[in-house]
Amino acid sequence: MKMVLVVACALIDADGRILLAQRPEGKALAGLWEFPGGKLETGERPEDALIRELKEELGITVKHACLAPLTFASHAYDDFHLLMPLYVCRRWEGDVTGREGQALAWVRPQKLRDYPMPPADAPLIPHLQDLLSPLSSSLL
Ligand SMILES: Nc1nc2c([nH]c(=O)n2[C@@H]2O[C@H](COP(=O)(O)OP(=O)(O)OP(=O)(O)O)[C@@H](O)[C@H]2O)c(=O)[nH]1
Ligand SMILES: [Mg+2]
Repeated sequence: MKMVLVVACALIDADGRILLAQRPEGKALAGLWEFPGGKLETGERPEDALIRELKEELGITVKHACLAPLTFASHAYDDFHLLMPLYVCRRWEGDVTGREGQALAWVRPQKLRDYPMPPADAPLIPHLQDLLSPLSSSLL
C-alpha cells in the first residue's frame, strides 16, 4: 500500500474558532471541508511543507515556532494510506484568504460535525474540541 504523508493545520483565531477550507471542484473529495495543508515535496521537512502550503492556499506567513503538533490521522483510502500530522497555529501574518478559490469557514469547535469532512478527519475532531474546551472532554 502506498503511504502518503500530508501535513495539515488547524488555524485558531482569537475567538477559538477553527479554519476549514472546502476542497475545490475537480479535486478528489471535492466539496468536503478540510484542514489547509498538502503533500510534502521530495526532501521537504513537514513544517516547511506546511508553511509553504499555508502561503499558497491562504496567503499567510507562519513561523516554525508557531506550529504546535496536536495529533495525527492514519486512514486507509482505497488506493493509498494517508498519514497526516495535524498542527495547530494561533499566530500568523497576513489576512487569511482563499487563494485557490476555495470557500473558507471559521467554525466553533462544537460545530465541526456540521461540516462534511474527509473520512480521515473524523477522529481529529474530539482532539480539537478538547484543546479548545478542556473542561468538557469529548475524548472520554
Ligand atoms: N489538506 C488536507 N488533505 C486532506 C485532509 N483530509 C484528507 O483525507 N486529506 C487528503 O490528503 C491528500 C492531500 O491533500 P491535498 O489535495 O491538499 O494535497 P496538495 O495541497 O499537495 O494538492 P495537490 O495534490 O493538488 O497539489 C488528499 O488525498 C486529501 O483528500 C485534510 O484535512 N486536509
Ligand atoms: Mg492542499
